[in-house]
Amino acid sequence: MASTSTEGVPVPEGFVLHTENTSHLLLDANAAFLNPVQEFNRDLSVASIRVWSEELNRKKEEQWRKTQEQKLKKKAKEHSAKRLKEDPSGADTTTQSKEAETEELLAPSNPPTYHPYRFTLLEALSATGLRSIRYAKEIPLLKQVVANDLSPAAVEAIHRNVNYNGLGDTITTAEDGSTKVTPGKVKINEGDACSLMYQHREERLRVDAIDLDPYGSAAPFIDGAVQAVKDGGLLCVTCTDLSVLATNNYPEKCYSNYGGVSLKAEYCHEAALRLVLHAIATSAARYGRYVKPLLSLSIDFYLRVFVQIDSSPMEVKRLLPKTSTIYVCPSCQTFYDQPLGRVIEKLHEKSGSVNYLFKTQQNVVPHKCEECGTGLHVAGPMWNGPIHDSNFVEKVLGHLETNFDRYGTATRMKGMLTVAKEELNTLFYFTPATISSFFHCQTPSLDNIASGLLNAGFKISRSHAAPGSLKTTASIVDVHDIFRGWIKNNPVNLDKLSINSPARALLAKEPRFLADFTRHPDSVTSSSKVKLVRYQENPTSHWGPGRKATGKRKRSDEEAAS
Ligand SMILES: C[S@@+](CC[C@H](N)C(=O)[O-])C[C@H]1O[C@@H](n2cnc3c(N)ncnc32)[C@H](O)[C@@H]1O
Ligand SMILES: [Zn+2]
Repeated sequence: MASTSTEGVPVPEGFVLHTENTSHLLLDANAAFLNPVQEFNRDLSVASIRVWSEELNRKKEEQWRKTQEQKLKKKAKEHSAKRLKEDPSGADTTTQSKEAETEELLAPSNPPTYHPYRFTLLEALSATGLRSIRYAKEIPLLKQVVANDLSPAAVEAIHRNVNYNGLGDTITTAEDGSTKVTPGKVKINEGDACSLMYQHREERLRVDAIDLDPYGSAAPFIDGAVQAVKDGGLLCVTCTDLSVLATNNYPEKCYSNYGGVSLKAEYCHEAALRLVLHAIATSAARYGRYVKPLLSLSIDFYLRVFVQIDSSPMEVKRLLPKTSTIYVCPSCQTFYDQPLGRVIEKLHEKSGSVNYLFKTQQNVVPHKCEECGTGLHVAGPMWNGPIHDSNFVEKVLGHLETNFDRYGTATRMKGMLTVAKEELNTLFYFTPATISSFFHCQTPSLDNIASGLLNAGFKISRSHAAPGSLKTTASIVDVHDIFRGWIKNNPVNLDKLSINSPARALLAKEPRFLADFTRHPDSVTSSSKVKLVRYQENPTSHWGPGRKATGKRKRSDEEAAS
């Protein structure tokens, strides 16, 4: 028997209703298409795209007002010139009426109105259509979203769900019997994501935003996506292949997918984000385009990045110094950052303009780890620039503050975004527990290490990518010196260390300064009070990356509904 949804719309026989936020899904045996744990990803995406679209509209409105002002000024100028030509002495009109005429031209009593910019979005891999449906319902400035999938079974599900949510095309019949189709907010397409995006390469056919949320790697879709987004547009990318991106088990695969080699260290999740940003930035650069990361998060079993894309030959050149190879010590995880190039700014005395020269970079990396003497492993190249835009993150947080009830995962969103907003723009993070394991010492508290770094004049922040982690402007050698200072008061029992242990080499070095662990007032920031939830709580049977849909009905309808 058909049951009834919360809104009174009957649920057809053989389906179960799944509700996420504003949107309802009719699930059948293809429930594998839906990963409820990705609600956080979808919530975050709704909020980020909404804020980005409002910002885009604000910029468009600002530009529109400027253009209007210029147009009015031009009109008033032309009007005065015409009058002067017709009546050079100005004898036949009073000064007052002349002024009123010009005033009316400059500030018309019936001024043109600005129509908010409504944007287009392409969801290249849509599965059930849930994401597109939520975007259509929850982002006011969205004009149209294209929900695309390769699988006929998925497209069937998208049709069902779009109609169930009242977002399909509406057909009206006129008195003369003719029919008119009004397109719904969600346009459905069955096809290959890349083919579809390549159809939008031409400048006039580009879309404002693209969402890539595949199973596994987004790498095959990046080239199409960076070309199909308008200037000032947004690209949202999920990658779930962390076994490739955040371990060094498959360096060859990481290199062929992302053009960089992954690394094995506790900061592997930030490196994974930087590898994905590298792949997007280098793909975009091929077409004279550059990326500005707005928000890049490592969450549960996946990564999600939001980048803005624009065209600029000069910014494309700047990608070289924003790219680094990283050398990692496999024993103590000390890393050395080797940028691929540098930029020299030269002021042209006469014109006052600045010339930029791009040069190769000298090798800054020693042959072996200077901390423990172990040979180094090569990782990257990867993006070394900022991974978030703190102004953007602040705006998303502001939106969340006033719309807290709209998001099922609002508390987690607030935590992640608060930490991301404050994150220092430095490479990588560490946790006191891991560094202590290399020194074989007692683990100091986060506050102790934070205070030690702050008292030595360095800045600190947390990293969203690991609970209990710190980022700092200090080098890893400075961090080690803080630990050496800690060990002076909390000695390590050397008897337990083998003669070849890298810990002996770490402990043998004298610190270059004596750490001061007096509690520093800034050791507790708003983000350090956040209890990061690295993994979403209450994992369900759908926990983890989804599996590929086969399009075949694997279970009976009764089983699916149970
Ligand atoms: C992880 S699911 C998408 C989940 C969805 N974005 C959401 O938030 O619920 C990935 C989808 O990509 C589709 N897919 C895989 N390869 C594709 C391709 N080359 N073109 C279009 N769709 C593809 C699969 O059929 C599957 O439905
Ligand atoms: Zn080392």
